[in-house]
Amino acid sequence: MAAKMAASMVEQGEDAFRKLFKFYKRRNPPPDFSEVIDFSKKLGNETVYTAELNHGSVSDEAAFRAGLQPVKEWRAFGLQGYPGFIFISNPFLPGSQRYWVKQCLKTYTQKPNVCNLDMHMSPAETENIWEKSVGSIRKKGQREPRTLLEKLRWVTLGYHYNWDTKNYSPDHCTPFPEDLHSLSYKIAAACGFPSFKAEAGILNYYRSDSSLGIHVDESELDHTPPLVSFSFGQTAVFLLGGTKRQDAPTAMFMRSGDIMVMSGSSRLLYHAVPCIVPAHAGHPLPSCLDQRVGKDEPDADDVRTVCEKDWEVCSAYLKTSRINMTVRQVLGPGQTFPVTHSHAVPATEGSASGYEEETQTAKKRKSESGYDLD
Ligand SMILES: O=C(O)CCC(=O)C(=O)O
Ligand SMILES: [Fe+2]
Repeated sequence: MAAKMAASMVEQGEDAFRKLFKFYKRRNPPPDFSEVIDFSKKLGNETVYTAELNHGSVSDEAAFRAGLQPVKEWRAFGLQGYPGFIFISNPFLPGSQRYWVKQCLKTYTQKPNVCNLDMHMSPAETENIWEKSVGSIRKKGQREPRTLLEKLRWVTLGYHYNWDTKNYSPDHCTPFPEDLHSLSYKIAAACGFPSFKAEAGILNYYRSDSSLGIHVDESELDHTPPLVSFSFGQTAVFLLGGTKRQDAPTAMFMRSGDIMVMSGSSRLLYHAVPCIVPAHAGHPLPSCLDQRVGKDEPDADDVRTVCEKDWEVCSAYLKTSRINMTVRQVLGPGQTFPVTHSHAVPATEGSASGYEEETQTAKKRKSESGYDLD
């Protein structure tokens, strides 16, 4: 019944994206997820096809060092009607997602990276977010005040995205993490982009009631390189739309370990995350996160084990959260930022930015919470 409703809303055409976004965002009663593509299952769906990857571009050893299975083992898919869109269903080795989760919570939250808490707190207050939160997360009682980790909504890396002007600046750039560059580079190479350079990253931290508004990622100066997106923790519904904001989107689950590559004509498509899917009672964490790195792996150091003490905090956090990392190349080969004058009005002011019209207050809130990530 509800699935029929989803279909008929799309047929009406008029702002089909907004309607489906609301449909999946609804909580009571919960939406019918039966039309959502699930790449983790055997697919008999005519809109999904197997994507060919470049097996020779990443050696098995290089994949192993990033905590990935050999490329020939990856389950990668394309979607009919979305050329350049590639969905890789959890290619991580058992246990190795833990490393990336720990990086997002413990390492990438450190200075000089920037986070939403910096918008209204002093640098001293937002230093060591992990250390300031772990005690309370470990012994979480109902009435404890929310920790900084629980208030975290976004972190930016490399060229720091400016949520107000909606652009990047050469004046606000810090070193991009080497390990994440290496991981993203391998994914991009396997998808046919061997010269990908990770220059900017936006990490989004979702609580169980968070959503991410309809938008296009167009602030990067060159749109030829792909956008590489990684998900960890709770499952989300991801909506992939068209080149127009109203175009009806396709809904798919993004589960822990899944990777999405938006390239070619899919690079500039509208997309959104309307909801985090409630976890199954009794199984608060996806089973792939329960796995530890196999003891008989030849070189355990390289697959980056996370100590049990750290994992205890990460797993408590992830029981009600999802983390997404999107990695972007900002400049094309040899490209530089255009020269701007300090008195000039920012180029994006008043332009079609891909985001909804905002009031000043909403804008302020967005700079604190990301792309309408509430
Ligand atoms: O959380 C996601 O899956 C999407 C994130 C996203 O679209 C973005 O950061 O631009
Ligand atoms: Fe995006």
